[in-house]
Amino acid sequence: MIEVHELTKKYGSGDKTVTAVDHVSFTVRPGVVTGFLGPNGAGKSTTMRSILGLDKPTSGTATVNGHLFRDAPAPLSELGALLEAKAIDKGRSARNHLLALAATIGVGGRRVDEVLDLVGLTDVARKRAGGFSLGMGQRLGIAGSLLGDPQTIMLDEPVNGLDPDGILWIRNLLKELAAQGRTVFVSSHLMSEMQLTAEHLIVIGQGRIMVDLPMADFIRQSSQHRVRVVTPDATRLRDLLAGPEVAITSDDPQRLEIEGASARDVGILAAANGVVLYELVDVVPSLEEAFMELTRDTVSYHGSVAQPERRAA
Ligand SMILES: Nc1ncnc2c1ncn2[C@@H]1O[C@H](COP(=O)(O)OP(=O)(O)OP(=O)(O)O)[C@@H](O)[C@H]1O
Repeated sequence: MIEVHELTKKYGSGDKTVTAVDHVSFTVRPGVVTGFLGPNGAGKSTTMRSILGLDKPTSGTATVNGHLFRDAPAPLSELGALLEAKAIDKGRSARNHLLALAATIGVGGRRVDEVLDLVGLTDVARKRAGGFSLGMGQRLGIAGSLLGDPQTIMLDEPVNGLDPDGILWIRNLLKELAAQGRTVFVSSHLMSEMQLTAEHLIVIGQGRIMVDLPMADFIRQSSQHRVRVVTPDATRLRDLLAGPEVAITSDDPQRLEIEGASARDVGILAAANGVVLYELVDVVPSLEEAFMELTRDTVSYHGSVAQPERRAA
């Protein structure tokens, strides 16, 4: 479990002070993947670095299993982290790199082989890590974070630059680790990926927490939720649905997009009035749509989230 309480981190001093994280509080619980979402510069890395004790908070606390990470008796068994592509000795083989890391935490070669297998690097374990692709390097970094069999895993932008296979692999790995009852905390600015991976969502913007909700609840509460109907009786159905809570748009004589009524309501009303439906679809908004709605009024923030999503090639 990760607990962040009233965390504030300022860099610099005087006129040049930057408040990277501003009174941030949240809890990351075991058993689900928690996604940490925010645009570039929102404060994700600073928060994660503070959890690891790499940045000293200006005020507030960040604890892992109830204590500061640096006070943990066996830190790497408690929290495995991958913050950015780690500096590795490029001349070393993947296995030797992990063996060196393992030695620092009193873990043996058997565990090294286990994590190599877990991340799918067994076949290249004796190859020079310097020749690894970005995806293989990322797998090696994750192998390192799992060496101590940690209860909590924290990864900063792990899918950046990965190909679709690598992205799918990380998604499944994170879900599996969570299903084993571990605490999994993962940051990203790729919303479509986050929607597929995380069950819980924490959104940070300009150093402040904007959302801390189960993913499904956040998406459900968006007003972008609508019902699409295709019917030869569109005009009649439109009249039947009319009401102060209901907004209807149409870009085709037979199609209606309805906000303010559920698919169930529409289906029941249509059946009760003998309106034939060719199609009745609950249109669930994407995380991106829900997120854009949330940030619509935050002008300076809006500028940075309105960028098209960067997708891995
Ligand atoms: N060492 C530092 N010195 C000065 N300012 C910093 C430092 N580290 C981060 N910042 C600033 O703090 C803010 C938050 O940065 P942070 O790296 O935590 O954001 P982020 O959400 O991780 O963004 P990214 O996705 O770009 O990594 C930014 O304005 C950044 O420029």
